[in-house]
Amino acid sequence: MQSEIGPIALSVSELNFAFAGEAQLFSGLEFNIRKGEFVSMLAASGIGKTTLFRLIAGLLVQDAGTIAIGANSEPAAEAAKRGRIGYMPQRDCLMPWRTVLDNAALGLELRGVAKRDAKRQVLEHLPEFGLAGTERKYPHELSGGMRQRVSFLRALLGGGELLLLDEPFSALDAITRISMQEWLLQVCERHRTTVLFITHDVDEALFLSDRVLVAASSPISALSELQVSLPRPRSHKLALEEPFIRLKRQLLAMLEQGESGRKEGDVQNER
Ligand SMILES: Nc1ncnc2c1ncn2[C@@H]1O[C@H](COP(=O)(O)OP(=O)(O)OP(=O)(O)O)[C@@H](O)[C@H]1O
Repeated sequence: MQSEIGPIALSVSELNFAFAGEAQLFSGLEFNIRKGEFVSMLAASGIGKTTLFRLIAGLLVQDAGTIAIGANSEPAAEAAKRGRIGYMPQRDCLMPWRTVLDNAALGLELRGVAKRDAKRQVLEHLPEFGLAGTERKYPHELSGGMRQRVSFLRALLGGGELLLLDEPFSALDAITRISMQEWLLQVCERHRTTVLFITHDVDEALFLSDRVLVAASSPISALSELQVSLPRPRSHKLALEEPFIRLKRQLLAMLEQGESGRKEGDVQNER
């Protein structure tokens, strides 16, 4: 995927945000993602990762700063309305009363695609997503991995330029998770998707990403960054090899630094 890296897909600049009456979550945050990149974000729980996604997806409004999409720097809230951003929240959020077909078509319908065309597009994609023959099933009839794939298909079809994936595999068992990670990489490479991915799992971040961003302090004002220059296509055997292990050591050191920085910040805040 790194060979596909091109112009800016997402640009966050001078971002400030706090929920009303709560502590600041972002203070002057800056970062960019380039077209075709797979970027993961690792940080402690509760630091504001999901909030950042909700800001990018236009579901919350920042107090200051800009969030812009694509080379034309369209404000993210506008870009989201026009279907340029696909957002897959932590829980799959499938509608229990809608079939697989109707759930997956929703993203396209919200973009104004006629129902019939939306369903045709979904049907074309089902085999690639390991969902052939499930179009008439309801979410409660699917496994956890299948539900995540329907949710991912909805996000992929619903938002062409930037996909925001919030811990999509956290609820899955280890074996399903590994096969979903390999599958996700294949789909993203085929569709040349730009992805911003939240995870708590260091191996997952390294296995999937071109770059890993680490939030080192709260409020988040800067992200430290690790380039993951491992060859593609990748298989899980990579995790046993020296270059992967070296990167893992680096990443763990970055996380530890962030953790001690945060603890110092907490002590200062308490004084
Ligand atoms: N609607 C809200 N109103 C007030 N505070 C909120 C709201 N949503 C989230 N928060 C708070 O904002 C902080 C950041 O939450 P957020 O969900 O973005 O963290 P996170 O880094 O994604 O956590 P996790 O990794 O556990 O999912 C938390 O302290 C949370 O309690």
